[in-house]
Amino acid sequence: MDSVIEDVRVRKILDSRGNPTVEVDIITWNGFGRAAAPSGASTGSREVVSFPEGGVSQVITDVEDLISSELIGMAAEDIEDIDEVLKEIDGTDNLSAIGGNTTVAVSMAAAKAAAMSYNLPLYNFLGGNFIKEIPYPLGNMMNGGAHAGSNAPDIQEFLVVPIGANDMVEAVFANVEIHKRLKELITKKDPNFTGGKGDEGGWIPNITNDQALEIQAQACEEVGDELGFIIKPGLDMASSEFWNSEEGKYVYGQDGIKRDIGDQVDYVKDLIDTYHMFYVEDPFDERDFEGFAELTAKVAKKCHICGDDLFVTNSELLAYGIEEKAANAIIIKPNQIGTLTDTYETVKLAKENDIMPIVSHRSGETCDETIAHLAVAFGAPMIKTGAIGGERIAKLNELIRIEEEMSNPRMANLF
Ligand SMILES: O=C(O)[C@@H](CO)OP(=O)(O)O
Ligand SMILES: [Mg+2]
Repeated sequence: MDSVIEDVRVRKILDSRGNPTVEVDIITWNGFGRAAAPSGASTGSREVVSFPEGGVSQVITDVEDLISSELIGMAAEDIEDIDEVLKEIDGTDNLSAIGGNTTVAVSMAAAKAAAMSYNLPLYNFLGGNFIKEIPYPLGNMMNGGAHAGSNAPDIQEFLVVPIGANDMVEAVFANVEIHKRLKELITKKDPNFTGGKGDEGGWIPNITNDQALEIQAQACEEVGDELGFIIKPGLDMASSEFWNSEEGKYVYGQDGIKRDIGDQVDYVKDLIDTYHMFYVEDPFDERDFEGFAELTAKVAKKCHICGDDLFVTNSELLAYGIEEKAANAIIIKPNQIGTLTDTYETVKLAKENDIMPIVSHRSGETCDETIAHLAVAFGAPMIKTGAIGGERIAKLNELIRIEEEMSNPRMANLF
């Protein structure tokens, strides 16, 4: 066993919103792994708890020693055993004692240390040698909702995916071309636009949802024509954020419109038809499996209906969603469930049931590049990780390097 753990170090670092998060180093006798945990703003209510009550500081004062005393001497490659030990140390169902962000950073750092101990890149160590597919980048172009200020659209994320790109370099540069084009198109609608950006680097326009949808589609067409391949629009509606359970309505504050569940089904279906949406995430509240199922039945052939807050990377919720035929795609965020083992469990279940797994960043990120490797190792056809900004390009540029390193890489199959 080359990967025996000799030391575990936990430190407090900054995330992209300026909030504290944890970074973990795991040292083996001939390897080293470092990973940091991200944080969400529009979190699902059934995610594991990010940090114990005392926050990151408590992790440093109380938890670091507990973890290192258990992990030192274990093999970093025994990821399942490490994850089990972390859950035992925590002892709760939702990781609230030591925090899911703590466990996920340890879990990912251990996997990276194991990979280095065997002199392999992480994607190869976890995924094996037959892994050849590069995920398409689902890039964030404009921000609203919880990732922006007031006056922005209610829809949280206006996304694009360059489904016709031939390689990763072509794909990421197509996305930034759209990002640039959108700045021009926003300025035409709002001459006072200052170029402000949201948490994930998308523009924050002071325009209505409909206006944003229009220019998103226009930018995809124009840039797609110029580059000579198809770029499709997508959305993360993050609908739980504007669902009013007392009224039983989705409240679109920017447009001054309220929609009940039936109206919401019709509205989203209409958006998919009108704008040829390739992807719609969380079109309903996180508890509304029925609304999801109704929409999925209507549009699954042409659009990926994806559950993020709905499933929170939890295999039990996904199993229920499969029974209910709620969605045909799932967002995979390791810190929603707290360990790599549980993340993989959910990915496996998704793939066995033809549900597309999409590995994703959080709105609060660090320059950690681990999810780029996870997306490749898990065979995820898409990765959602922004388009610009240091903490976003850390993942995209890593995918460019991975593609260069592979012997016969090919873009993933999206259909
Ligand atoms: O809703 C989402 O999908 C994410 C990332 O884009 O946001 P957050 O990390 O705030 O949950
Ligand atoms: Mg989401």
